[in-house]
Amino acid sequence: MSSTQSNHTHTFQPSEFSPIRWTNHTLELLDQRILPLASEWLTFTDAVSVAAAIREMIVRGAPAIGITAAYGVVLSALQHRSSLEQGDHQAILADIQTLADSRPTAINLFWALDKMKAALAKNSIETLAQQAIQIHQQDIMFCHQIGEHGASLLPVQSRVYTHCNAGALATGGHGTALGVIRTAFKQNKIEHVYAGETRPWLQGARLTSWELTQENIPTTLVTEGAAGHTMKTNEVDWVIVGADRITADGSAANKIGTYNLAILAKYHGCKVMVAAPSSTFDLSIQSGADIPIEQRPPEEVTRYKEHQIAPSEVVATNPSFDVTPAELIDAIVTERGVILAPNKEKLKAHFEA
Ligand SMILES: CSC[C@@H](O)[C@@H](O)C(=O)COP(=O)(O)O
Repeated sequence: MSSTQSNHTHTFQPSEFSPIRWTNHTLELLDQRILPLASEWLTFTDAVSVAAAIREMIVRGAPAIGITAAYGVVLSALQHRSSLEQGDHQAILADIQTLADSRPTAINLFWALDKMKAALAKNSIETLAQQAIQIHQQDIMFCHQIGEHGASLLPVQSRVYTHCNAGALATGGHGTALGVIRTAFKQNKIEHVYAGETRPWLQGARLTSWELTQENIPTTLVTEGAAGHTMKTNEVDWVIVGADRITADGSAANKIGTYNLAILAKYHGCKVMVAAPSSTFDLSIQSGADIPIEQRPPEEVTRYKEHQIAPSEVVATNPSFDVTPAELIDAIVTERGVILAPNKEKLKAHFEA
């Protein structure tokens, strides 16, 4: 594991790139709305602003949202220190609710908040900060393990297609799907990466292609509609994506468009890998149909930033995620290892082992 921790809980700066920094009891987030054209760190000192940052996509990606919310709880505790020390959690619990209401689909958010709620019992800022740092640090370590397990499935000269951004920017660092690609690239197994642009936020165009080109990984940016053509003409071996929530039956919610890719992959004989840490699994939900799908504002579709691009009177829908059923997934990769041809029994066994 490659992250380091200072000997107190005021500051945690991982030794590798992370979009999240905890500095002198202050949260810093790299503003992902303006990357790659500008690189600006924003500072947060209260939980309500952190919830707004999650909602407004300053930080995004399932594990990164969870880590950020955990630090948000520490900020709340710092703001309500005297109540905390007297065992009064009311104000902090209200902030936890505000953080939980920021986005509905990524289970990592609720997983992290549950951990922070449990840590509240000690009535100590240091315990809460320690817990948030541990969530951050563990995510980086898990991404590296996912990278190793996922890379073991790839043949040499792999041509892979990825969607949205499941990179360092979406996690504590290193990434899940991009963690697999990064690790496989170091092992000389990656010939080429196709990055889908990912409407409407363009995480693929703005973030994934930025991460990959920075490391000189051969990358081609692909429009959403060119995915089938790309698979047909470029011999894509694997579609590799992250996830926001995986249910007990192996269904995976991920960025809208992932389901389309999985169907295209089946037709074209490409394999599909979903890479995610255990914090992305919601084994309390039996079927993908029960995953809450975030509906984002229609203006994100009818406009591009401040520019109107569709008639203002047109009705637009903006589901942010879709669900890929297990039968379209060849492998789910976690920090624990690989689940080939996932189903309910295999998932159960994977987590009970
Ligand atoms: C490792 S991140 C996996 C997913 O969170 C990612 O693919 C994704 O769908 C992110 O969606 P976003 O809306 O940008 O938060």
